[in-house]
Order: sequence, then C-alpha cells, then structure tokens
Amino acid sequence: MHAITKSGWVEVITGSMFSGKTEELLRRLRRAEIAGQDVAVFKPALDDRYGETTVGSHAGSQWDARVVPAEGEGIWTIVEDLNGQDVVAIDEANFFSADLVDVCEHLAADGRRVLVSGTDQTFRGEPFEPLPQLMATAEYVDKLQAICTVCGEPASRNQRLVDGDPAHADDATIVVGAEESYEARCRNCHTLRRD
Ligand SMILES: Nc1ncnc2c1ncn2[C@@H]1O[C@H](COP(=O)(O)OP(=O)(O)O)[C@@H](O)[C@H]1O
Ligand SMILES: Cc1cn([C@H]2C[C@H](O)[C@@H](COP(=O)(O)O)O2)c(=O)[nH]c1=O
Ligand SMILES: [Zn+2]
Repeated sequence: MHAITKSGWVEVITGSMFSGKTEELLRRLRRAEIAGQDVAVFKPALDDRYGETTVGSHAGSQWDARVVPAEGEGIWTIVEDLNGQDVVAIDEANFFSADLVDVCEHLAADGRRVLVSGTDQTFRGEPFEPLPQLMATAEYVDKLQAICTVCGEPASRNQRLVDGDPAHADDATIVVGAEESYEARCRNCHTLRRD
C-alpha cells in the first residue's frame, strides 16, 4: 500500500458486527509497528466490553488504547494527545459524533495515516453515522462481512436480540453489547420484529 509520505490519508474498516473489523485494525497496527512506525490507538469511553482502556476483538485479540469522549470538544483530545505518532487508530467509530470526521480530516492533513473502524449500519439496517461520512471522505474503505447466524450466507446486517436500554427511549440506537445482544445476519434473515 501507501508509504508514509508528506500527505496523510484515511482508511475505513467497516461492515457488520463480528465481520472482523477489529481483527483487521489490529493486524494493520501490528504491521505498522513491524515497520517501525509509532502508533496511537483511541476508543470511546462508552465501550467497556473488553476493559476500559482496551480495544478487543470478539476472538480475543487486544491492544491498549486511550479513552476519549465520544462527542463535544473532548473528541479533539485525539489530536491534542498525539506526540509525533505516524499512525492513529480509532475503534468503535459508530459511537462518535460527526465531529470525528473533522478530526480524521485534520489528522490526515497533518500527514498521518488514520485507521478508523466501526459498524456502518444500525440494528434497523439504516446508515450509522458517522461511518457513511467517513467512508465518503476516506482514501480507502474496506467493508467486511460476517457469517449469517441463521443461514450461513455472508452477513452485512446487525440483528439486535434485546430491547433498548429502558433508561432511555425504547429502541435507543446506542446499546453497547456483543453476542448476548446482537447477531450478524444477511438481508433475508434480518428482521425488526422481536422473535
Ligand atoms: N457470525 C460470525 N461471523 C463471523 N465471525 C464471527 C461470528 N460470530 C463470532 N465471530 C468471531 O468474531 C471474530 C471477529 O471479531 P471482531 O474483529 O471483533 O469483529 P468486529 O470488530 O467486526 O465486530 C471472528 O474472527 C470470529 O472468531
Ligand atoms: C448495530 C448496533 C450496534 N451497537 C453497538 C453494539 C456494539 O457495542 C458496537 C459494535 O461493536 P463491534 O465492534 O462492531 O462488534 O455497537 C449499537 O449501539 N447500536 C446498534 O444499532
Ligand atoms: Zn441469512
């Protein structure tokens, strides 16, 4: 791929839950370190599934990360916390506000390689911002597919198995979870009904 030059760029890794986005992100980070590049990894405070300061995959791989606010001025901590790193990775981008797009643009304009990972569809099968904006402005986009848990075909959708957080409006878009709350499904097997 691209060598590190004066100009930076943005790579988006997206797709359904369980499609291997985090594994792919960690693979690219390992390769960057082998190439002798300094990396900085960020995640939103909201997602503590694998430990507060850990980026984790469903298969168990992990990487230490710095926790940043997912919205408001605090997102810019990603820029302020850097100390000359060539590569900046941001996992769970679907939890961030639209300001993440500006942060990524800023980092790329500053000559950095920016890796962003997040699911691109809500449990309703609708675009999950800010992924669509990031995909439009990135240089590279990889959309991965999981295996549909019902029929075994490639899966691009996220089936929610539980109700939304009762503390919020029913069916809130943001509900942190993994296998206990979500399944990967194909278009035919995805449903909005509660079975
Ligand atoms: N339905 C599924 N399809 C594919 N992989 C699955 C599925 N359910 C569990 N997995 C596991 O999840 C791993 C991918 O995890 P991860 O990288 O965290 O995915 P993502 O970040 O896209 O949610 C796979 O390598 C596999 O071990
Ligand atoms: C579809 C959907 C997902 N989420 C949450 C559930 C998980 O905590 C993350 C996605 O994690 P992964 O690394 O891609 O497996 O997003 C949500 O809050 N709302 C949704 O509609
Ligand atoms: Zn299916």
